Amino acid sequence: MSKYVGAVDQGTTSTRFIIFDRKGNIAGVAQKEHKQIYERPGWVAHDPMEVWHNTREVIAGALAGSGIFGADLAAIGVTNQRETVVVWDRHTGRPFYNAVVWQCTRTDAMCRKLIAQGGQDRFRAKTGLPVATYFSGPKIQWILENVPQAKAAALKGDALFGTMDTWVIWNLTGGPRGGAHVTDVTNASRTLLMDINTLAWDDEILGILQIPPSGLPRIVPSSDSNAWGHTLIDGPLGAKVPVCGDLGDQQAALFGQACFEPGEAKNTYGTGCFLLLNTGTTPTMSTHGLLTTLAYQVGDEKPVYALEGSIANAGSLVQWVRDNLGLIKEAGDIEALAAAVPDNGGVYFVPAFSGLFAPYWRSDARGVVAGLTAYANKHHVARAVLEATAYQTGDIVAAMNLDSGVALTRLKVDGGMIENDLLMQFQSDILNVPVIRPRVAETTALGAAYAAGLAVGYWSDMSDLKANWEIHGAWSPDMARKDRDRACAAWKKAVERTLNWVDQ
Ligand SMILES: Nc1ncnc2c1ncn2[C@@H]1O[C@H](COP(=O)(O)OP(=O)(O)O)[C@@H](O)[C@H]1O
Ligand SMILES: O=P(O)(O)OC[C@H](O)CO
Repeated sequence: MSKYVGAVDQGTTSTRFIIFDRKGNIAGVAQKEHKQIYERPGWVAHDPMEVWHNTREVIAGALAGSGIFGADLAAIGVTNQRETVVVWDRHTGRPFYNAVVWQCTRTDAMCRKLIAQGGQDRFRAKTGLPVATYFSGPKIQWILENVPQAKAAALKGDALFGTMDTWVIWNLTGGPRGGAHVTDVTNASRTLLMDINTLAWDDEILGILQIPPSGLPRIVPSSDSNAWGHTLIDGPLGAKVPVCGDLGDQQAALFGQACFEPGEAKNTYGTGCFLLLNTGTTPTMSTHGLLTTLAYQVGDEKPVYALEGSIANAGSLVQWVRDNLGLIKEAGDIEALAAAVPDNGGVYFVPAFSGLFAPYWRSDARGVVAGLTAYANKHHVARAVLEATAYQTGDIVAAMNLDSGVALTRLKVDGGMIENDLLMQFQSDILNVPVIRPRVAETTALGAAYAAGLAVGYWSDMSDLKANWEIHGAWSPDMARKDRDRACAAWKKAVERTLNWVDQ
């Protein structure tokens, strides 16, 4: 019986490979960052070959560092930054262009045209999503319209399209030598191309965006006992291991946090911030600016849906304070800077660097620091920076309550920013519910490992996974209602100041 399960976590800034045991403990890990390519303001790209080489390296590194052999792994799962797309040559495996990243706004004009023709919610009933630069479909369309070789290959059926899960799985399972061309339902639900009711690509939308279906991957369950392919003996694992788990990273975190019951939610605090609420086996449509998305599908069971609130800038604002203002040396230093004052001194920071995501979806918004007086200092600004993440999360929770009727009783949290006690306490104060941190905080990779391990019987069912989830820390609300109401009202005024900034 194999002793471990492995997961590739292909994120926005880095790629990790983590090896888990049956309890969900980490037995081996390696991580490598890749370049962020900024060709123009608002554009973000990655080099897909660099990402694939890093994937190979971290797999080999985690195995070597832990003394575990590829043959000791029962299965491999993949999780990934969602919406980011690659278009490549099925014969050579060479990408025709850089990966266009989820944060990239290069499709702004295309999206505005789509909105002008049919409204921002023209595809919402089918896809659960508004038209926005965030999603994959227009990014594929952009590559096909702007890279002549990609277009020519697509017309001949020689081009393959995919999100990062698809790119990694195809390469892991052989690439041009018969690699599996698949994506799971959660990743497909972020493309603006899949009908979330039928779980099939939608011909009408493909026609409007002029995307040839021949290049699209097969849509599969997130955990699939029919493995899509195997790693190669001459690959980084040095063994034939089934690849049978695939989830977008935010859905993987929901799975890794064992949010299997309707009404359970998690928030992941990383570069951005993503709050997902399990809403059960029928999609809940949002009328308050949230996304309806696939949460997961296990084998041939009914798919489970989620409502999602996506925040574009959370930890990235802390990085900005570090890199662009030079107020801190490391992200973690922000806590001491902020803790030097008892409150924000009336300062509010809305990081609408490339517009606002949920629940506003305003590409014309830009960042503001509001409420400045001569009294304010760098400590108040640092506090406002941390509070921005908590307030944005508060906006999402309020929208979720209106859309689903669910009043959260607690929030499970994960991601890099949860190291910050001041932020987590403030989050609990603003939401007025306990905020809970699990024992294994690497929930994203864990979720993908769970999906793969379930598929091969390494874990027998979801109750095994639930049993692994344990509380490691908690923050309880400690703010008077009138203070919370006053603070949230000031935040709302600051958000209004960001709107209508860019002339469109
Ligand atoms: N102690 C901290 N306080 C505030 N922000 C932090 C802290 N530690 C890390 N961060 C922020 O968290 C982010 C990294 O978290 P991570 O979950 O690794 O993100 P991602 O998976 O999106 O790359 C960075 O943007 C960083 O600025
Ligand atoms: O790679 P992360 O953790 O920044 O996550 C990115 C999200 O999946 C974007 O939707």
